[in-house]
Amino acid sequence: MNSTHDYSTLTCCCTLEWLDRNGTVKRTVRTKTGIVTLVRNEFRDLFITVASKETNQKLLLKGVVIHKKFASEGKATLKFSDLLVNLFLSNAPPTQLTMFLKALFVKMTNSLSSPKVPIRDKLLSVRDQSVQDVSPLSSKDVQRFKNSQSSQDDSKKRLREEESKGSQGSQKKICLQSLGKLTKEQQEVLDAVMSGANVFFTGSAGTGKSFLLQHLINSLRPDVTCATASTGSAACLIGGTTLHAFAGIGDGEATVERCLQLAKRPVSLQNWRKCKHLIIDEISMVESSYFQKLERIARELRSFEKPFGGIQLIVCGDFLQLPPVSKSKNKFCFMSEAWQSCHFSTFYLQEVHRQSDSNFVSILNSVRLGSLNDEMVETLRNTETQMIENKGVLATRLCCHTKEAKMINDSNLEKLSGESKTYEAVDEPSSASRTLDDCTPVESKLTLKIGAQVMLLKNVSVSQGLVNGARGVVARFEKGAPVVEFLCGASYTVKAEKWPVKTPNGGVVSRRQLPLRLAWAFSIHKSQGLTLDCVEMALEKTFEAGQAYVALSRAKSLESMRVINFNAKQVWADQDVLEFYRGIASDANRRDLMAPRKIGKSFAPQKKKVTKSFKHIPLVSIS
Ligand SMILES: Nc1ncnc2c1ncn2[C@@H]1O[C@H](COP(=O)(O)OP(=O)(O)OP(=O)(O)O)[C@@H](O)[C@H]1O
Ligand SMILES: [Mg+2]
Repeated sequence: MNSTHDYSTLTCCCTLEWLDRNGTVKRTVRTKTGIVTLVRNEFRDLFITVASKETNQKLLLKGVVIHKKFASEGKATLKFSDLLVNLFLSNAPPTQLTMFLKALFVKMTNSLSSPKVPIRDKLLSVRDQSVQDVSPLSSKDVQRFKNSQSSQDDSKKRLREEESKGSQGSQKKICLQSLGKLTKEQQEVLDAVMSGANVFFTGSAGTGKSFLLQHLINSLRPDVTCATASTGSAACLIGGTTLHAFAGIGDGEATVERCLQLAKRPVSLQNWRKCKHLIIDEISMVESSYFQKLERIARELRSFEKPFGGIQLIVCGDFLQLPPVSKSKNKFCFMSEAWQSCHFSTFYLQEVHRQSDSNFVSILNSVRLGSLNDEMVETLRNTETQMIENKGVLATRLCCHTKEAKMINDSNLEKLSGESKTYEAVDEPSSASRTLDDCTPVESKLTLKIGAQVMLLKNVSVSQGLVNGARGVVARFEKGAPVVEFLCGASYTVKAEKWPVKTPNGGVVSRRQLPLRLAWAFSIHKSQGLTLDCVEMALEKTFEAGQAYVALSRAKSLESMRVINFNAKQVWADQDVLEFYRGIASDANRRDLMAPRKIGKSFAPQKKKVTKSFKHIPLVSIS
């Protein structure tokens, strides 16, 4: 994708089918890398060309039906009913495909309202039959398209007539609103990724790291892009799988030789060989020795001596959030040789999107660095007596241990009188249940009663506030389905939703379940990556650096949370991580906003290597 947003060309897998009048396929041509381009001739007729080693076709865009239902998976079909040709596009970067289809649809619609050159003039023309690329989609094009869509003018009717031979789907308006827009700093990361560099981007909680990852995933070819995260819940948020499931070396505790044997099993071997872009979210929880082993395995299995066997690494996370589960002194993956060998282009996102109150953002940034002043401590303490409950929705308790959270949910559900209803997930295939337990946020069995505190786990209607993380309470059951009253004011009869999960070997397994989870309590570890509506926490039992920061930064505002028995000692940052971030800052020869600290320890970031790849000022606080 280039920065001028010229979406008139697409590279993807193309299958062309020529049909006879009865719809029987006469000939098929398939190409793995076809260049599909939107062009026009001197009479302004639109065509699609498909160019590859195997074929070179030019198809007139007339009587075309567009099936775009699976565009988000990189697939679409164009049916040229006048020419009796079908063009199947697959394995396209989803964002590019969506934008290509939009450009196609807008240009087609606009061309219908343009004056036509009479056929006689065309036949008599002495000009050659050359074509040229269409101009990139301009705001003028889009405005003209929107006008023609809203006013029921002739062009729209004619387009409908042209498309009426096709299915209902083709008549749907193509929505011109794309996914949420990237900010400038996020766009810079996307550009670096598209240039092929290994990229590490970091930033405090809520700076849109996972949001940006979703854009990156949609911009890369699906068949060679492996989207992973260090934990199942983080993987769910980006629609990927766990890094462990991808790598196929278990917990990585075995020797390199044994890990290699494990990774050579057919499924893992195939993953490693076909992967060109490896994405890892919540990198802070990936253990150094595990990362080191992955690098070695990738090189061996791909028989290529470049770091990670030439795979492009795109990693993100915040090392000042949860650390890896490890007792090792050098537990963070940035301490490994493998990390150094990747020569990451490093970016530091600074704009916080989760919270809008600048005072709260600056308190969170100080919590992140483990250095709160008295005023900040006081502000957090003052939240203890706040009433944040509303409309029957109680605050979600964030617990330091998973067991504690489970106990709170079970006992509160038990206490409710009234009939309980249990919803069993439908897993396809049923043998994938364990993977689906790990990689979807929904449980295989969900028990609810009237009065149960719940959280929504899907974006059902963003405009109504029915988004992932929205808090509510079960008000009643209607025809067996729970009706939930949400804090945002909406009442919603919850329907089962589907969670497709890509397996590392390219297949898809799925779970259908109600998008709800009991929400009296969550563990802090399970809440990582989430944005929560109404939270309460007691942080006395925190046992990891960054744990209190993760808990506090889930809240959207100071007014929507309550901290019980807060004490500045509950907040601390890992010194190695602070040093790592400080190292990046000084390497970049930029202003470092952290107070200098003297740390006597063996690890020192390899400054020269980081300097080379450094791209952004690593500010560690926000003014
Ligand atoms: N460019 C953007 N435009 C609109 N909303 C955004 C943008 N970037 C992020 N957001 C929103 O901000 C919120 C936080 O984003 P996200 O969860 O990606 O942050 P994060 O950096 O991954 O946080 P964490 O470190 O806690 O995992 C989300 O609701 C997300 O949709
Ligand atoms: Mg995230």
